[in-house]
Amino acid sequence: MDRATAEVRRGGMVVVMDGTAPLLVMAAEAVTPGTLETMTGLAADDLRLAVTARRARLLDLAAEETEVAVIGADHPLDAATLRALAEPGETRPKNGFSAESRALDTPAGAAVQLMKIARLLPAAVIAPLPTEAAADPVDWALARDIPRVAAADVLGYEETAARTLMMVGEAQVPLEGAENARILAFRPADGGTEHLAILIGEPKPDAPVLARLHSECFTGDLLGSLRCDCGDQLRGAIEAIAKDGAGVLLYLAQEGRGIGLVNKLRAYTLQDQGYDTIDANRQLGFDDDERIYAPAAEMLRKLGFGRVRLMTNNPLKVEQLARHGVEVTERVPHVFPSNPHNLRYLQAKQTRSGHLF
Ligand SMILES: Nc1nc2c(ncn2[C@@H]2O[C@H](COP(=O)(O)OP(=O)(O)OP(=O)(O)O)[C@@H](O)[C@H]2O)c(=O)[nH]1
Ligand SMILES: [Zn+2]
Repeated sequence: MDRATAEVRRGGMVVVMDGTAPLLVMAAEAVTPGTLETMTGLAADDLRLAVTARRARLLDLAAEETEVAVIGADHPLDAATLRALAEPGETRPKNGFSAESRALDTPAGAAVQLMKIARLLPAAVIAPLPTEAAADPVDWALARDIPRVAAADVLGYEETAARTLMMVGEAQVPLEGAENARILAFRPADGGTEHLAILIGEPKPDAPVLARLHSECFTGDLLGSLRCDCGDQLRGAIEAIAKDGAGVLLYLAQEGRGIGLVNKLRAYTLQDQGYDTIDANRQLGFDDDERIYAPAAEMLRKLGFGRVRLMTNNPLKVEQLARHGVEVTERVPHVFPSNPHNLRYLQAKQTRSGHLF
């Protein structure tokens, strides 16, 4: 998985296997005329573009019940066209395009999911392997130094990474407002992205623990961006936990509600054009919220905290923690004053995502 995500991020090809119809896959946002030519030379058929149902609907190319749409054209798809289909802007292509539906658990579905895991736009250029590769696709790909990945491994990646989280390092780090603090780092077995737990005081596992799940926000947490409320929520949570005596803050590597920093910047540009935070995600082809809470639940379990008093305004966090086996005995509101730059964002959270303010 690690090699496959690195390869698509740098514009290279990978083979997504599923035992029947393996696919050659490239990231739509990284294609160049040169890489398209290479892929066309290898592929058994025309190149097509796999996108999420959300993106396909904006392009007027989604059938009912689509999970993943595979877009083809009656002319070769060049780099500029592929990028235009993947990126917001010029929606609704002219004539000559059509789409077929695929289920999520197909190589095309896995190709789109691979892009999300690589924190790229969720659009993948795909093509069938040549007939000569059918007998032994692994050997064929090996001979060309193309990384291979199983569709099932891509689709199960996030859950697997969460299940295999291990504490790999820890240290005492006195924080402003919470001098008795320890940072514990958790790493998945495949060496992927690490999440952190910040233990404040000495929380007792036998009583419900005051807990905050904080999704990483480079702009808000580090730069003090006024577009969101993350900086206030982060520092506010540390102070509130210290004041209460003890608790835990999980700092989760889920920047931009799981779409990554680069896609969040793209979403901000769309918001400057008038979309709200939810519609901006959808324009990019993402769901409203791409986070999963399996890593958070696993970390809490490993720390021995089966019951929490959760500091959040987001009912989804409460529901998802419970679904992953952590009992939320109480929701503790975590609201901070708005400013002129984040007012619309906070209103959208309330009216569209059901945040409780
Ligand atoms: N995609 C996207 N992400 C954003 C935007 N603004 C902030 N974020 C991200 O949203 C996340 C906010 O996370 P949290 O504060 O943990 O969660 P929440 O859903 O707001 O719920 P609370 O627990 O009530 O704060 C961070 O990862 C931010 O980077 C935006 O406009 N678009
Ligand atoms: Zn933020």
